[in-house]
Amino acid sequence: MCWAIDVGNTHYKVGIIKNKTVEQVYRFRTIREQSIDEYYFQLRNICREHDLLQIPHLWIASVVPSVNIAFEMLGKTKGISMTFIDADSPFSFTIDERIGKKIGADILILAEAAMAMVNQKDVIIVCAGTATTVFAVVGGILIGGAIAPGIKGSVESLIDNAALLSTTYLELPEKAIGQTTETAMSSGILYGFAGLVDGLISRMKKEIGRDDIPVVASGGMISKIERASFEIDKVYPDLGMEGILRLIVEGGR
Ligand SMILES: Nc1ncnc2c1ncn2[C@@H]1O[C@H](COP(=O)(O)OP(=O)(O)O)[C@@H](O)[C@H]1O
Ligand SMILES: CC(C)(COP(=O)(O)O)[C@@H](O)C(=O)NCCC(=O)O
Repeated sequence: MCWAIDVGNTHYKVGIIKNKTVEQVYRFRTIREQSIDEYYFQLRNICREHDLLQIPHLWIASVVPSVNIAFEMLGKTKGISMTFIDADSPFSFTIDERIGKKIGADILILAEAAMAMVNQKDVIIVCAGTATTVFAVVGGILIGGAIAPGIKGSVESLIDNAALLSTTYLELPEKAIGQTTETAMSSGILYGFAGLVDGLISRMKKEIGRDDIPVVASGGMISKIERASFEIDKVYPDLGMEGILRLIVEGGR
């Protein structure tokens, strides 16, 4: 037994890995100033749920350096063993040397899972989380991608800057032409982000020279734009977790 921890900028997810599958995923807010004790008690609560006496080995893919520091301290003070996933981990793809090692661990684990899901060496991966990312693996090489603002952050910024707009429940309207402020906002944001993602994908397909490259997607906000996208082939809600699992089980290349 071990746990997979996917630390994003909004949430960190703890996946319980048992019998080579992700049995359950818990979501916690990523709070940069959260104390080591708070992390400890969150993890201890999961232990209690699963009748475990101690926190098992942790596999951590994080894009939040302050969380890494907290986990490292946790390891030292509480004797918890852990492995941090980074560009040197044994993935089943290689990373284009021009990218170097400065690439988010979240992108790496998504790429690992995405290649396995499509069973191909070519795949485009979309993630709608704090940021909206679109990355490409071609011939088993992670060649790069695009980082755009996230859906939630964009909505918050719009509301903060437009005096008459307020928080709206975002639901995909039937038509792009909204006739109330709420449906117009939902349209602009959801069809707008779907268009952003589709536009990036079609440009990437042209650059790669392969129109039928499979496109998989994930991220906490993906369910909001999935139906509005013409380019996304399949959504896997826990793709990041699957990527960590593959790394643990297969040990990569
Ligand atoms: N089960 C859930 N509980 C709370 N928020 C969720 C859940 N599923 C999706 N979300 C949404 O997902 C967003 C975070 O997406 P996520 O992919 O986890 O981002 P990140 O990896 O950048 O932390 C949140 O803004 C939240 O609105
Ligand atoms: C693009 C991201 C912000 C996406 O983060 P997320 O939406 O998953 O929280 C993250 O992958 C990142 O911080 N990348 C940059 C990595 C670096 O320059 O080291």
